[in-house]
Amino acid sequence: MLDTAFHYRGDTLYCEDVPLVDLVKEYQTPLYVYSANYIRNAYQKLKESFGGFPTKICYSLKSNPNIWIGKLLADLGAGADVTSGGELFRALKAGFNPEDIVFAGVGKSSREIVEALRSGVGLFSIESEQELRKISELAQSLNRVANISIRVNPNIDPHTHEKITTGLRSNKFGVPIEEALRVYQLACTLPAIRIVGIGMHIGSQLVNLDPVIQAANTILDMAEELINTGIRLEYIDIGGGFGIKYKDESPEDPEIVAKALERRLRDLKLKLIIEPGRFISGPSGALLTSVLYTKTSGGKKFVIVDAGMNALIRPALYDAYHHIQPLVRRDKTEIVDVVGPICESSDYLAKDRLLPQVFPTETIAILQAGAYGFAMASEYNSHPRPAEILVDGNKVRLIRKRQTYEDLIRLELEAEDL
Ligand SMILES: Cc1ncc(COP(=O)(O)O)c(C=O)c1O
Ligand SMILES: N[C@@H](CCCC[NH3+])C(=O)O
Repeated sequence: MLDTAFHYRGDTLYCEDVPLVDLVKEYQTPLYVYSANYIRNAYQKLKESFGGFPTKICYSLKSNPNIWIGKLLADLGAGADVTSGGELFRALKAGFNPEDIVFAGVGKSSREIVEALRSGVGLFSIESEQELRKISELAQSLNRVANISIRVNPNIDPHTHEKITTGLRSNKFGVPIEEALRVYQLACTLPAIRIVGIGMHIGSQLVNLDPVIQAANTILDMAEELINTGIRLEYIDIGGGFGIKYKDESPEDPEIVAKALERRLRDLKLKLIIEPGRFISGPSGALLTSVLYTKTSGGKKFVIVDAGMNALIRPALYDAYHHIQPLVRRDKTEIVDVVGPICESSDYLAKDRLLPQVFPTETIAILQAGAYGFAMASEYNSHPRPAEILVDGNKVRLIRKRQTYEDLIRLELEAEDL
């Protein structure tokens, strides 16, 4: 069974206490729907799992950057992991404490670095020597001090999809482990830089957490070496990556990471930072999309719906599986491809899938779509982006309006006015 915020009551699919058919009547489709209580519970679960020693949970905004989801987590005391000036802007609007914001990312621009310094972010996660030098220069010119940790690339295979693996030497991320000591020594000599930690993030959707534990231990070895050379460290940031169940995976419980690292963290007097995204937001959300037409071709049956790779790109990009359920349960099934309206053959949501039979005007829910769903949506083929709804018990809140055609061309018209 999927761990999801969406369940049938009788024959009707609900999010918490709200029947999804009611939301479709009021807000139309395509529509993203999220459960506030799923998000709260997932956050609390991590808090309990990592409760044995000081841990900052920095929610990874890239998985779902809606400011109201951010606010929900900021109100619970979470920090944030951001990867751009835009995400930093969102995190501050959502109410995250700047000191609890980690600014990560392999390509921070000077403008973004200045914005982060001015807003007082707690930690810059450094990914290259040149970036370190740039941050030092900019911090000095602003008369600020940048707290930094170096993201070390441990060259450990996290055994996930190759497109979301980040901890191998061949990936663009982090400073290679062989060079990390030298870059730390350099950091000690640079003005306006305060070393406070060491970090890693080896990949996303990790269902087996052994590689995380192995990589964290490698980074802890390095931390020990740094401490022995007189460099003071406060934090180890092990990144995000905790996997969720989409189909038939059995993701390991993040608690095993906490248990595995507890003793060494205590011995080294280090605080932990984790940056979970998908684990918190993924199962909280579904994409609701309505059937426009059905047709057969080449022996296949196609169900054509009003959302495609523009609204949810994961199947097109990673061949990702998302479970699909109709809003009203039906017994009769058939094998179909669920495809969107976009002019690309890779525009699909499910392929050769045994699904309950559906007909035009009926709506289906694409589950586990709360992470990297809306976040990666586009206006391709000039389809306005979907609206977003947050359900909390029986309360419903529109947290992002549906884009309009006017929204699609607004910046083009304004450009002409200049
Ligand atoms: C540096 C960093 N931290 C955290 C995350 C969040 O990852 P996930 O959503 O898999 O927890 C990512 C994305 O993979 C990342 O690049
Ligand atoms: N966007 C990816 C994950 C990449 C995580 C960001 N580093 C996904 O949908 O699974």
